[in-house]
Amino acid sequence: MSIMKQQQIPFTMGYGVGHRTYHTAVVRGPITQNIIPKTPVMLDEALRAFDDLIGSPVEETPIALYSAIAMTVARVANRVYVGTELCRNEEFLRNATDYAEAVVISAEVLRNFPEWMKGFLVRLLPVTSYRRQGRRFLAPLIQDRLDGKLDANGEKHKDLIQWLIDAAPPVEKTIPQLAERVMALNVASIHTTTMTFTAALYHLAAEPTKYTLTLREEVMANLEQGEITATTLSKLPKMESFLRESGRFDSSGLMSMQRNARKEFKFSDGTVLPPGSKIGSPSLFLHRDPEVFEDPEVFDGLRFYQPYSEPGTKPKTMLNTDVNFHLFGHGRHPCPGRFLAVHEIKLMFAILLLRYDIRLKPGTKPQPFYIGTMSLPDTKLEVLFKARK
Ligand code: HEM
Repeated sequence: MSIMKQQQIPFTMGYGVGHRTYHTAVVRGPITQNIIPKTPVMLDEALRAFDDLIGSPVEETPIALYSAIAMTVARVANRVYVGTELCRNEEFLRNATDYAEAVVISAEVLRNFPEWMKGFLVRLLPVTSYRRQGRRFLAPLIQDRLDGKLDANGEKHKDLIQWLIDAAPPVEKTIPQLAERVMALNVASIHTTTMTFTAALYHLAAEPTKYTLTLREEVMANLEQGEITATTLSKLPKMESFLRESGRFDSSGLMSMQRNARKEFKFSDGTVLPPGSKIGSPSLFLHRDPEVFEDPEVFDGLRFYQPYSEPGTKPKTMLNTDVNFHLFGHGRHPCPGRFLAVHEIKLMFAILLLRYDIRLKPGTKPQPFYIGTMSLPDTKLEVLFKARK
């Protein structure tokens, strides 16, 4: 599979992560199964993060959106992965977010060298020191678990470290290997979720009068005893539409789902890929196909909206991959973390709608940028936040 090659995973994230991919089963299994039970702690962490990062500005105040969301996503995900102590440790979070960037950059460098040199070279790149740092933070927690330490109720811990230990083959049940795996799942989670959510928020900030009230009212109508719960998040068809539309509109790289043909491959229509060929899906064209989408170049937040009460309808959400929606891939190996990612995004979105009015600074607009085949959202833009009374 090409993501291995593209990110040079055995070198940048560790041999085990590259060659023994049991973490995918952990994402599909315990991580996904625990999304609903973990919603209250995710909510608690997101509220605390927004208190710390945005606060309650009485006047409109500029906030660097990408970094505020990245830090919140890192906190919320790590509350589930490693618990309260580390998820609020700024140094650990900074290291985890910087590690993700270092993986991409190191992969760019390593791809230019022959295989036999990469193991040596990678030791000189920052990615190795980020990984070592991550291990330093995680080692005491992992050691406790390997020693069989239980939680305050005398039960097995319910977090990523424990789920990994339960699923790991014997050779992987060591501190360095487990730490590598936690760090790798941070790489898979943080910037992906941040980019996706930030892109959606820019649309809200660009057209606040069009969308804020309607999305806010939907959340308010579904609160339970004044609180956002997992049930609230399951009843937001307008928000679902808005997020799917942003996934369609903004996930506009030239090539997603990249694959390498290791041997000759024949498609059912007779097309043959010779060994060594690279292919990918042209998401920009699929997501903006005028045969499929009316006015594809226009962002229409309610494009996919259908009330859940309409009989016989099952509106497509961000979670439904299809031929013209490749944000999470499509086919046999769609992203297994998408259920967690979308839940986190909806949770953060609901909180922000209830707490703040958000708009672009007059005269500014996000400038997406492009690296190779990837399209990335603006990571520097400041957006105006004002606390609601
Ligand atoms: C909005 C956020 C996310 C986006 C847009 C995203 C997107 C993707 C894409 C496009 C793929 C490759 C699919 C393919 O090539 O067919 C992928 C794979 C993967 N993602 Fe995500 N992802 C996100 C969040 C997450 C999270 C939160 C996790 C972990 C909890 C995660 C774990 C993974 C893993 C383990 C794979 C590799 C799966 C395999 O090899 O079969 N992702 N993701």
